[in-house]
Amino acid sequence: MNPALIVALDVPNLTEMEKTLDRLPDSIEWYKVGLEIFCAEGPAILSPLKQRNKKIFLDLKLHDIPRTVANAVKTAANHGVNLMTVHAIGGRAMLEAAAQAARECDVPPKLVAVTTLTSLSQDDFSDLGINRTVSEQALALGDLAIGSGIDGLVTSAHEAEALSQRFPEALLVTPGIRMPDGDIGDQKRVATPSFAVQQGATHLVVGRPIVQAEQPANVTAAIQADMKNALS
Ligand SMILES: O=c1ccn([C@@H]2O[C@H](COP(=O)(O)O)[C@@H](O)[C@H]2O)c(=O)[nH]1
Repeated sequence: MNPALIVALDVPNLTEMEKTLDRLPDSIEWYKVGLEIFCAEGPAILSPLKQRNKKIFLDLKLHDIPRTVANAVKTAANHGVNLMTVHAIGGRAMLEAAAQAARECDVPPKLVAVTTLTSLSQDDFSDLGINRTVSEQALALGDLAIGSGIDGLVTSAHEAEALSQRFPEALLVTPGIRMPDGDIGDQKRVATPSFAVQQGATHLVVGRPIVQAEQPANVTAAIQADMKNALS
């Protein structure tokens, strides 16, 4: 499977989302709906993407008691979501409930568990009381999530190689993607598209570098070319 580019639709409302979609090439198959636009527009925001035959990654990073998360997974699946996030730190019972709920759906969405947000670095771990390295944490939470029946992991590209070796069947979704000269903003663990592909990422998430670009189609083409380079 060739790795997929997912564009994160981090825009404030439906009008801005439609403008963004109109400026991007049809070759983009996947879009990510996150907290910003979902809180603004609710599940209705998914319809225009379905109408354009796009695959939907609903990134709400579910983290709650098992029953609440399981019911949210089922409700989202009814809206035609293809991929969703849960937080691995929700624990085994929550992850198992989410995986079971997905399996019970008529069209089961794939679930991916966030290991460590790409906006965190090793320096943040002491504040959180975590005594592992970022890589150790990714592997430990990977064991927990994949062992609980979750389909894949969200991680930075820097942990992807170790995770792809440990979980060769898992989806590996990597945000924090930047071209070499790109502004990293609030991200801390960033990598280029080609590096992410080389490390075994199956899905690369890109938001601001595309959505806020003056020429989003050109930036998309450059990112797609860099991904392809890594495969050749
Ligand atoms: O660890 C994570 C998990 C999710 N994200 C999401 O990905 C995009 C990245 O946006 P950029 O503008 O390319 O930085 C954003 O929607 C995050 O919510 C992440 O960055 N890191």
